[in-house]
Amino acid sequence: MGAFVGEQTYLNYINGEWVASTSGKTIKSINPANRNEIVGLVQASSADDLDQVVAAAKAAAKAWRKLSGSARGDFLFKAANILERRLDEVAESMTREMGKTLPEAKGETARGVAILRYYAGEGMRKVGDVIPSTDSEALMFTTRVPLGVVGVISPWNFPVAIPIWKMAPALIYGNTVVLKPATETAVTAAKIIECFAEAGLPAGVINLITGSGSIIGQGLAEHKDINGITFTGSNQVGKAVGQAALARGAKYQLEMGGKNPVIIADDANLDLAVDGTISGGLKSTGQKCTATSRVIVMRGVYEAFKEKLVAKVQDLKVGHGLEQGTWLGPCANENQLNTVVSYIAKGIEEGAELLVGGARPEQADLADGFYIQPTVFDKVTADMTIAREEIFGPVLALIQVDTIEEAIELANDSDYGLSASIYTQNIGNILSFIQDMDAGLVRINAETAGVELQAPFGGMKQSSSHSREQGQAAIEFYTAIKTVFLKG
Ligand SMILES: NC(=O)C1=CN([C@@H]2O[C@H](COP(=O)(O)OP(=O)(O)OC[C@H]3O[C@@H](n4cnc5c(N)ncnc54)[C@H](O)[C@@H]3O)[C@@H](O)[C@H]2O)C=CC1
Ligand SMILES: O=C(O)CCC(=O)C(=O)O
Repeated sequence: MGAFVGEQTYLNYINGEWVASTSGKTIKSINPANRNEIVGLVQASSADDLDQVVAAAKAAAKAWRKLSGSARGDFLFKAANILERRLDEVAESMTREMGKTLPEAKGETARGVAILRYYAGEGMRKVGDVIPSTDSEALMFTTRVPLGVVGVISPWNFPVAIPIWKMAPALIYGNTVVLKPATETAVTAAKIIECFAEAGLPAGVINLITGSGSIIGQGLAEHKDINGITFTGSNQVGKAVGQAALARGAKYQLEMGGKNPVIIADDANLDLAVDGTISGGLKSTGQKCTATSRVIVMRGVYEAFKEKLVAKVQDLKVGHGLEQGTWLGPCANENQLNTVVSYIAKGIEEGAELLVGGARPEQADLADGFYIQPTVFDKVTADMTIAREEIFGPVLALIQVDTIEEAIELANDSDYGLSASIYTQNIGNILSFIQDMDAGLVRINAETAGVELQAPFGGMKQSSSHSREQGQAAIEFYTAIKTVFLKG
């Protein structure tokens, strides 16, 4: 049996079987481009289901960790090939569930395939160091061991890439996994898990449980048999997850918000800067933790930059993500739309000047979707709510400054520190930015969004739990170091 039964109903995957929740209840995953279209019904799982899924993952942990890294890698290579074969179908499911355009969804699914292959290869790489002992007859070295069972709580904005960049390293380093995806994208998550199931991973090594954040998400964070928990999502929930894990001594990793700045210097290539600001701020309808939100522009180029930016934003086509030519899909859910609308209202109320957008599109064929026009505000000041809080929508706030020093100071005036970029040709500006910008990802003459799977990713300040995901950095979370002292 596959993940899908009867009328669009998707099941949990527990101990190698697709099963319904003991609650007998399901939750709708709807299309944000048309609220009347149900993409699938997913299980509204209960605390009993959670106990079962964690028990299955725990029972499978010992045999899985005993396999060689290369044997575990073979399973990931197989899952990558299957996902690649199903790329179009998975991408379409993503677009229908959360609205991002089909080309973006395809790109993300291809990224999922690449992440799986990258971590499959990690199974053959070194996991420790030899360290000289003070005893000349001893051998001292480090090795690494898996944590045990890892709980993965994932959001809806990257329905393929985020679960995979958490599950693939967890698995390759010898952990078993329980995935709890966001309900908005739980159908896409079921399709990913089908790829692992088809790849033949032993029963219990990878598991899927869907349901509410407060029952299943929080339940995972609090479960005594979950040894590590990795989360991406909102700041508020992330902190609660971290606190629950800390309270029982489990390891945790949190990736949360951003309020990412781009600085446009006087000597910037303005066309490049405009394109990078639009792509970084508005792609995926602004729903990336790395999205550009604050646009800090030096006085000398302010008017010219603004004019070019507004001209291009006005022409962006809002529409259904599956339709060719659409540049910007809907917000992923109604709450998200309401949040964006309320931030736009707040911006106006606090005195920012609306340059473009700011309203829901008027076309009749978009009336049933969670659409909002791409929006640009002028005359934003650092104390305004739209310059301080994460909006997670297609809203850009323009702020004028006189010097690079002022720009970097303003860029750092935030509770967050995930990503930041600067457009400039001046090496002095670039060096100051690299040194002084408090962000986990700093990009020069490139947009704030778009992380590379082989490089560490994570934020400073309140953007993350100060850990890093992806690339070889992932080993730090998914394993514990053991120092071995050996003497004959
Ligand atoms: N950093 C990022 O990539 C993301 C940031 N966000 C931010 O969060 C805001 C709200 O979006 P939401 O979807 O409501 O995010 P959220 O933080 O509520 O959801 C993320 C994940 O956490 C789960 N969850 C919810 N409540 C939980 C709880 N009490 N304990 C454990 N897990 C729980 C959800 O089911 C989902 O799987 C957005 O407007 C945006 O600002 C949202 C998604 C991704
Ligand atoms: O910019 C990217 O590619 C990744 C963004 C991300 O990790 C997120 O929005 O959660």
